[in-house]
Amino acid sequence: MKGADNVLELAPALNKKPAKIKLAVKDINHMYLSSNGKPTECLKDINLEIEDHKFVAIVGPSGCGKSTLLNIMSGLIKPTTGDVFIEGKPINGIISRIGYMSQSDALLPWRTVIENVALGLEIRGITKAKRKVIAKELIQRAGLGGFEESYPFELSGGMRKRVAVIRILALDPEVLFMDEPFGPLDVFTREKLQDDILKLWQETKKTIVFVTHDLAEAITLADRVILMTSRPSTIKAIYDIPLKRPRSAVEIRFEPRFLDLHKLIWNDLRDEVIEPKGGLDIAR
Ligand SMILES: Nc1ncnc2c1ncn2[C@@H]1O[C@H](COP(=O)(O)OP(=O)(O)OP(=O)(O)O)[C@@H](O)[C@H]1O
Repeated sequence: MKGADNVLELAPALNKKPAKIKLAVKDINHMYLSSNGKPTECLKDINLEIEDHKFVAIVGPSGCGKSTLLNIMSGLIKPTTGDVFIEGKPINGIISRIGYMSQSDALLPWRTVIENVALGLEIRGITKAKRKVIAKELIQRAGLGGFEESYPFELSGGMRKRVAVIRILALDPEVLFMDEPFGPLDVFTREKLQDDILKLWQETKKTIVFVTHDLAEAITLADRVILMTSRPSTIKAIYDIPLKRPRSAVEIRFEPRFLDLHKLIWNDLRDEVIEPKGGLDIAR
């Protein structure tokens, strides 16, 4: 009888489908050669699997290779050795299933908001009427209604970031790579944009890989935080962030579990970010 009970207890676990691996990084090593021919060993033995629909944040000390890893994962640069796979297929170069947002918003100053948002669709050959409909809807959803005909210089920093995000979303990528997208903004604008990203993930459940130097931002947004060591950079630890969703960027920071996670990861991060000169290089 006890055996039968055990079978019943196990049944839900057995029936549960294993999570689909969206991205796999296998045996990545990366070396840069400086202009004088001196090598910089950047990434060492990186292996990583990212499940579909997960939000993953990468943190680590400045200059450890976070952007390099993101650029390799998104196909922007080829690693010295190793491979990246999307659903088991190797990524060689830039593919349309992937969206990438860099530290700068990269809006075209001579184009209006709606023209910027529609840019990728235009490159893909979508008709003018259709791109207008898609761009307008995204602009409304981003709370930018009324600014369709404005130029980037007429927008605040936060608004520009929102335009940059929806320009990528217009192409409906399966995986979104974001490299410190909110870096230079003030704390209130960052929190607002973090809420936008939380909402975006809640609505679309896209796989997101997000690089940040801000540990609190990583815990606020992610399901999983990857901690990298200083150079040559390896993966030091991976933490699950079991905070319930939907989340609020402002509220979540007062939750005791958030503070516990922050303390736990910060303790591991501290050794990596204290530079020989003694300077701290990460936002707590
Ligand atoms: N194109 C390049 N040529 C030579 N060296 C490079 C190049 N790009 C990056 N590096 C070096 O590789 C290392 C990792 O750089 P990377 O930008 O990936 O780090 P990061 O962790 O994203 O840094 P940060 O947090 O400061 O943005 C640094 O030492 C950097 O100087």
